[in-house]
Amino acid sequence: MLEKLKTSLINSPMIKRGEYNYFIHPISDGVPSIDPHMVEEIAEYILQITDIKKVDTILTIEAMGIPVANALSMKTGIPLTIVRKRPYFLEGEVELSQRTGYSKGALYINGLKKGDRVIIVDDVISTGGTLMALVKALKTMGVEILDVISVIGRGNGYLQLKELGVEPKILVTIDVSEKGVEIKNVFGNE
Ligand SMILES: O=P(O)(O)OC[C@H]1O[C@H](OP(=O)(O)OP(=O)(O)O)[C@H](O)[C@@H]1O
Ligand code: HPA
Repeated sequence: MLEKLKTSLINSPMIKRGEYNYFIHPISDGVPSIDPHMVEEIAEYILQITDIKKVDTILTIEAMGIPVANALSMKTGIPLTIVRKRPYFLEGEVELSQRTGYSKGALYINGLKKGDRVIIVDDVISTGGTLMALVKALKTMGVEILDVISVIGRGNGYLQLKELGVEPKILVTIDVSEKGVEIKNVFGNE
């Protein structure tokens, strides 16, 4: 189960971004190259754990949510919507603030309306800052969130989402220390 993902995570290098232990992995960084078989493995797994039939659009966040979300879109024929890091000034554009463990900036939602049913797919959840801001904005817009799926999870940041009534599905939970990456859990194995 998710063997390619788990093996590659264990072998991920780690760098410091300030105080933050940042692991480098193809799915979260595009570095080194992304193995399409690993993306396929992840997309297949996600399709087993979410009710894709009800979904109007697969929602992801620039940049590194895109490879997996796009694979899901290609496999299902369901459109892909990307939350961008730059504005387009279109009518109805919604701006939100993103803060991670090592960066902050703005995100912009376009192309969604009240009543749309989405799943959110992202590569990593860490502090939870990005998904908290996105989920809050979508709720204000009246967008229905059917599932929140993160390929990789680290730390307790995901717990904050429960306060918003969202229980993210995290495929592989890891611990990142000075020594490197350790696998803590695989979704479905709890
Ligand atoms: O839970 P958090 O602490 O908010 O971290 C998770 C976010 O960090 C990464 O995005 P980043 O802004 O680094 O952009 P990238 O996808 O362009 O690398 C990742 O893709 C998530 O969106
Ligand atoms: O440690 C990390 N590595 C890659 N992407 C990330 N997004 C949040 N934390 C990380």
